[in-house]
Amino acid sequence: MRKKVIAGNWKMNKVLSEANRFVDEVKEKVPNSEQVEAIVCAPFPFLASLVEKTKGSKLKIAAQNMHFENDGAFTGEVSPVMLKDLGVTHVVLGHSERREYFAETDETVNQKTHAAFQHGLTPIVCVGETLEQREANETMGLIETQVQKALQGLSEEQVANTIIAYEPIWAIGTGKTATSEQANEVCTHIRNVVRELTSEATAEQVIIQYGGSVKPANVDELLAQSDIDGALVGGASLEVDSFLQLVEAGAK
Ligand SMILES: O=C[C@H](O)COP(=O)(O)O
Repeated sequence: MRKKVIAGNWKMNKVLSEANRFVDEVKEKVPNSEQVEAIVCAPFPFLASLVEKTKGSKLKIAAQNMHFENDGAFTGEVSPVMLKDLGVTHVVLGHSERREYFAETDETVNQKTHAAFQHGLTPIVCVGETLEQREANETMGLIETQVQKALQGLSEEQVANTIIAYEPIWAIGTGKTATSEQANEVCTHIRNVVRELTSEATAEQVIIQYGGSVKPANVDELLAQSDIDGALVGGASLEVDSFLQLVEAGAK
């Protein structure tokens, strides 16, 4: 059985003292279960401190983005080498906010996914459609293209170790969750795309998260779906109690 992966994406929120307090509290309470993995995706300035605080605990620390080059003249950017050196374990790539506001493309997401594996970081690759695309019946084709392009050129083992997050853009931060059936339908499609690209065994192994207004009230139903292996959570990951409730739901 696949484990559940609950990742809290803080986006551009909190200051260092709040981040430290959150992690001090949460790290003691993450269930000691092989069934669930808990990750906090924090802004760059907090990463060193949070990694230090979580050493020896079950809570993992992720970055929310990175450049694909190891180093060089890229003012304002952060490299995979830097993240790995800090002890970060995961990195979110291609979040729809990065695609919309920072010109992230399927090609750069693919370059970053390769760079993550080269440096031993686990990528959490985000895909998802807009409301207009859903209403025009383009969801399945678009998701297929995004997944294929993100995974292009990866080895089968790397694909198996990629976390794919399905986040319908119309459900992010809007309070409009996709129904669990809608979410699962797309997650099943993603697993089928992975199966076509690789093999049955890899498709069965790959972790597929749902993201978009996940909260304690709807997480159980979402996680009960056949192809939803966790959640990428924005708003409800900012408070200790709700984040822990989500992680506990993953351990059930
Ligand atoms: O990365 C997380 C997603 O964008 C979901 O955000 P949300 O839970 O606030 O809707």
